[in-house]
Amino acid sequence: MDRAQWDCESETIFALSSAVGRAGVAVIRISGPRAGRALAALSGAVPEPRRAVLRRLRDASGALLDQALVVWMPGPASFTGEDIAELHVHGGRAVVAGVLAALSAVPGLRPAEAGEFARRAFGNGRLDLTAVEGLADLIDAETEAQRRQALRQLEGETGAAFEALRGRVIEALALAEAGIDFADEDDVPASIGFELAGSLADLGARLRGTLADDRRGEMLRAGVEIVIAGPPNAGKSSLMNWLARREVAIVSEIPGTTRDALEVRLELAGVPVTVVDTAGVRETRDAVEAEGVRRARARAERADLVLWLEETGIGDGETARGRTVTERSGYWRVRTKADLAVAPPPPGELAISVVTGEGLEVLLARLEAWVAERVGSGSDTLITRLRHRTELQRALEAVERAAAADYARDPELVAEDLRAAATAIGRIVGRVDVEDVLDAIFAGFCIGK
Ligand SMILES: Nc1nc2c(ncn2[C@@H]2O[C@H](COP(=O)(O)OP(=O)(O)OP(=O)(O)O)[C@@H](O)[C@H]2O)c(=O)[nH]1
Ligand SMILES: [K+]
Ligand SMILES: [Mg+2]
Repeated sequence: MDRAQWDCESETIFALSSAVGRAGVAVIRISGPRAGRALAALSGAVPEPRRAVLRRLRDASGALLDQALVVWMPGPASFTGEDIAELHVHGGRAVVAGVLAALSAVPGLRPAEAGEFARRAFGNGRLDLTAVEGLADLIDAETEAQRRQALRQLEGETGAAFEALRGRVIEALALAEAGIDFADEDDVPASIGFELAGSLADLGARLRGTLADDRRGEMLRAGVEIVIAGPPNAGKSSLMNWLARREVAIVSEIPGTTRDALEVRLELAGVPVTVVDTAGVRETRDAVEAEGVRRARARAERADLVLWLEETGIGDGETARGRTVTERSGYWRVRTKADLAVAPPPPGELAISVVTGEGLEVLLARLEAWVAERVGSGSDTLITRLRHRTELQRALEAVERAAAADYARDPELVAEDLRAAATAIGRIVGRVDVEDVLDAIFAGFCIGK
C-alpha cells in the first residue's frame, strides 16, 4: 500500500455538505475510520446504522451545541465506501461553526478538501469516473434535460455503455492474441483473421456512431447561445425584452442605443439558453459604439444561432448581412416591425412585431424546436465531455490501424493497437492510469462534495 493511499484511508475528514449560509437545516458529513468515534464524542453514542435519530450535540467541555438528526452509515456500503456519519443540524451560522469547531477538536479529524468525498468514493470503487462527473453535473444542473443527462451518468448508465465498448475491444484483442501463438511456426489460421476483421469492422462502426453525435451532450452541459444581431433600430432590444419577459435592455428610437452585449438566461426545451442582445451593426465614428459593434460581431461569430433582425420592407438585407457574420447553419433572418410593413416579408422569412405580437409565438416555437433538435433531451448521447471524445477518437484510430494491418503477418501489431484502444476507453471510466485527469476533475467540486 503506498503512502498516499495509507493517508487517505487513515484520515477522517469532515465538511459542511450543504450550502454555506443561513438555512433551516445544514448537513455536516464525516467520513473515515474515526467517523464513529467522532459521532459518539459529539452525540453520546453511535446509533443503529442507517436510521435517523434525534440527539443533543455537545462539545468536549459538555456544552450544548444543538439538537440534531444524526445518521450512521458504516462502510463499505456508504457514499465514500468508508464509515460515514451525518449531522443534520439547524442551519444557523453559529450552529454550523460550533459543530465544525467541535469536530476539529476530535483527534484524527481534519476538514475535507474540495471534492475529497467524491474522490474517496472513486478510490474505493463506489463511483467510476463518469459517475463522478455525473455527480458534479447534477450539482450544477439548472434544467430538466441537464438533470436527466447528469443522472444517467451518475447512475452508471454512461459508464456501463463505455464498459460495453471496452468489452468488445477486449474480445477482439483476445482473438488477435489467439493468432500470435501460430505466427512463429505457421500461418495464422484464416478463420481467425476472418472473424477478427468482422469484429473490427463492427467495432469501428460503433465507435464512429458514438462519436457522430454533433456534440449534443457537451452542448447540453454548456448550454446554447443565441445572439440577436442586425442593423441599428431593427428592434433587437425589443425582442430581447419580450423573450426575457422583462425590461432587460433599453429600447429607444435612437439608433445605437445598445452598446454592451446584454445576456439573459432562458430554458428552452429543457436546455439552458443564453440570449444575447448586441449593438446595431453599422459603420460609426463613435469609438464606444464602434467597440460595441466589434463585440456584436464577435459574439455572433461564436453563437450557436444568430437571429439577424431587419425591419420589414427595408433593404434586402444583403449589404448589412455581408458586414457581419457569414451565413451558416445557425443563421436565421427575422423581419421586424411587421405592424408598419407596407409589403409582406420575403417568402420563407418570419415577420414579427412586438407591438401587435405577430410572429412572436411562432418564433419562440421555432427556437424551441431548434434547440430540441440541436441538443436533444439529454437521454441519447454518451459523450458529455471533450475528455470522452478525445479518448474515444484515440480508440477509433487504434481500431482503424488494427483493421488496416496485415493480421496474418503481424498479429502482434494488431494486438498492440487493440490494447491501446482498450486503454483509451478504460481512461474514460477511470479503470487505467488516470492520475493526471483526477486532479482536474475533482478540482471542479466544492468542499463538502
Ligand atoms: N412599430 C414598431 N416599433 C418597434 C417594434 N420593435 C421595436 N420598435 C421600435 O423601434 C425602435 C428601436 O427599437 P430597439 O428595440 O431599441 O432597437 P434595437 O435594434 O435594439 O436598436 P439599437 O440597440 O439602437 O441597435 C424603438 O422606438 C422601438 O419602440 C415593432 O415591432 N413595431
Ligand atoms: K434603438
Ligand atoms: Mg438595442
